[in-house]
Amino acid sequence: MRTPINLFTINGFLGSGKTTLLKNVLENNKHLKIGVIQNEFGKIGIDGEIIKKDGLEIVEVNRGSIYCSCLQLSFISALKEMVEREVEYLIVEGSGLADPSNMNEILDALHSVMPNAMHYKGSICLIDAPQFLDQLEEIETVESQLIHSQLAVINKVDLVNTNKIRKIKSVIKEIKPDILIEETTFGKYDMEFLTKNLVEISPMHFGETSNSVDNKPKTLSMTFDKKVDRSKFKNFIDLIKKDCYRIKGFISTNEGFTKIDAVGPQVDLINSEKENLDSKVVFISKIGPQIIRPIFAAWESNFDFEMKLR
Ligand SMILES: Nc1nc2c(ncn2[C@@H]2O[C@H](COP(=O)(O)OP(=O)(O)OP(=O)(O)O)[C@@H](O)[C@H]2O)c(=O)[nH]1
Repeated sequence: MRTPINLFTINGFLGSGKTTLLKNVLENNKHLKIGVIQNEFGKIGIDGEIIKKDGLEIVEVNRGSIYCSCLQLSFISALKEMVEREVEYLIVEGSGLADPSNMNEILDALHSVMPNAMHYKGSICLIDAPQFLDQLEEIETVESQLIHSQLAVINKVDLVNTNKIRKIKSVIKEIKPDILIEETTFGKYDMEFLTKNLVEISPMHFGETSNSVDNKPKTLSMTFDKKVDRSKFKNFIDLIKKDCYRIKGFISTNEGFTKIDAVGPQVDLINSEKENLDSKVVFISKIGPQIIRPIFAAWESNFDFEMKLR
């Protein structure tokens, strides 16, 4: 009989640093056969491009949350596919808006089609140190992600002071007293967690997911085929970032191929290791479809050529 695959999930709100941590896990464990399932709300996947490397076993499940009934079958198929690819470890990166409360239901469904194929070891929840306390007030999913995790990794500690970290830790402990807590910057985290059975330390909770077709946030994808001026693109993002939970993508600019990442007020435009991809940017709207008008207005005030938004 085949040894069960060690299954971990990574959760955490949009932009908290899930892909950054995952990239480190893959780079520091090249000797292990690790498979990845990546889940994004947009039609176009961006995170897959960031971690893709020759030989990496990766399946992307996009256009919604893997915990929503609308994508559960695709999620189970992706899990089955990883069993067929014979990976030793499987890491599932949930979308930043994913509510993993029903993970037990998914494991039961998998177990009924492939008994003992996977051993669920637990969920790691990335905490965005500068944004977490506000996010917790505004968005229910942030608390669900925490309750249904066994290890909380407070990320971006370079952007906050020690008082804030202390406060974050005490709020986390109030919500989930038995959770393990670690701190990090840029997802540089001790990879020892891969050897642990986290659900033994802090047991799983069961519940219903809030992810449904009806409350799916509006996601838009923008493409264009000309080089843009990088500072003008930054102006464009500054005009619309307040209406978006998250903006991310790759763009071709006068200063080279660039990765764009906006989370709350923070906007990062950095040279990309990846090159020659098409320019594509994903927006996750805070204001539903009404975001379309401000995006076009901000674009037209900075650029004199057309882009496509769908
Ligand atoms: N200053 C700072 N920035 C960070 C840190 N970790 C990640 N970032 C940046 O935060 C942005 C979001 O990081 P990601 O790893 O893409 O976050 P994510 O949770 O995968 O995002 P989604 O998949 O959109 O939910 C990127 O620009 C990262 O470079 C950190 O510790 N400090």
